[in-house]
Amino acid sequence: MTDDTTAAKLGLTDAELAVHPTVFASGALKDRVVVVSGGAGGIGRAIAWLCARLGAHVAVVGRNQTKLDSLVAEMADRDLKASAYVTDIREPDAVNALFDTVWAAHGRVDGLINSAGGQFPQAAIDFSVKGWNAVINTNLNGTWYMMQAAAQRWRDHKHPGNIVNIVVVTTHGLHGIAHTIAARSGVIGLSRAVAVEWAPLNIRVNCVAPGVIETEGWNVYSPAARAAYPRSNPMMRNGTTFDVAEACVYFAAPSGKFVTGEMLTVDGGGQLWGETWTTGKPAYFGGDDT
Ligand SMILES: CCC/C=C/C(=O)SCCNC(=O)CCNC(=O)[C@H](O)C(C)(C)COP(=O)([O-])OP(=O)([O-])OC[C@H]1O[C@@H](n2cnc3c(N)ncnc32)[C@H](O)[C@@H]1OP(=O)([O-])[O-]
Ligand SMILES: NC(=O)C1=CN([C@@H]2O[C@H](COP(=O)(O)OP(=O)(O)OC[C@H]3O[C@@H](n4cnc5c(N)ncnc54)[C@H](OP(=O)(O)O)[C@@H]3O)[C@@H](O)[C@H]2O)C=CC1
Repeated sequence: MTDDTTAAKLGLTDAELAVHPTVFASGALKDRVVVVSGGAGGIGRAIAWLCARLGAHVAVVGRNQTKLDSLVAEMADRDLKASAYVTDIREPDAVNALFDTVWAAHGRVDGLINSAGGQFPQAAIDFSVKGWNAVINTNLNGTWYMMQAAAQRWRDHKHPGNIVNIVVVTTHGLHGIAHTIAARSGVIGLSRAVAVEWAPLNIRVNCVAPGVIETEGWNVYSPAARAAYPRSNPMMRNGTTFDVAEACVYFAAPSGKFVTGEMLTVDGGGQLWGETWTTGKPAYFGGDDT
């Protein structure tokens, strides 16, 4: 649990995201409309910047109007196209209204990148029912409502589409957030299942699993836990939000046109070596619980 309530400034800034070098050609997403949930957060913000820089109109989604508006204004200052939509992804009616509104505004939606999500660190044995439900509702149910609402409109409009779900690494070395491992395992299974069911609709569905990526979302973790995160992978460092954004765009752009039901792990090799203890490493495993 966080032992310091002072929020640290973490991750790349808008000024950095606006000019960060990219391997993608400008125009790679020209005239596409991409919905990015959690678009004013750390990873979602990098995704939004990159998609807009590549020519897309980005519909950024979150619960905080001020945060969304400020991002859209930053992008407009650089002649990039974005609009803000306040929606709680846990509310299916609101999610359906969101997609109707974006379709009405633009006449199309081409991609959905689900970056809204999160959890809090706690020993699983102590989870409350409310805490468990908050994490499952956000990360599994909310992601599903977004996926289904997007897909139903692609089916009805006979329009191709693609979905990228940001998950977490569920296979190795991520401790203290078992509720999210459960929720994201659900998203991964769901994505593989509908990748097949929705192939006849020309809809692709893929996942990106980031490792340790410095963002303000990390403020739920203690400074001591965060300080140890570079030991989660053999590169011995944290990744950046741009690393994740480029992985998402690989799937969302024509580069991913023959890829569906896949998972791209962006963790510096953390599945092979390293461990992340969000609640401190227990003495049992050679740590000091910090
Ligand atoms: C590097 C590591 C890998 C991954 C990194 C990332 O993903 S980082 C980036 C990702 N970003 C983030 O992770 C962003 C930060 N995370 C969040 O905003 C939330 O964890 C959320 C995603 C569940 C939001 O759900 P929400 O809007 O519903 O939030 P709410 O605040 O209203 O809480 C609901 C209930 O949950 C319970 N509960 C909550 N906190 C704690 C706790 N510390 N202790 C114990 N329990 C806790 C509690 O029961 C609470 O109800 P109560 O008892 O207060 O009435
Ligand atoms: N950073 C990391 O190291 C890693 C992150 N991830 C995952 O990547 C995703 C993005 O993480 P990151 O950018 O770091 O986290 P942030 O907390 O910075 O961003 C998450 C965003 O999701 C939005 N959000 C949360 N709940 C809802 C909701 N119910 N409805 C709509 N929007 C919501 C938040 O906006 P608002 O509160 O304004 O609604 C916030 O902007 C998350 O799923 C995270 O768990 C996975 C592995 C590692």
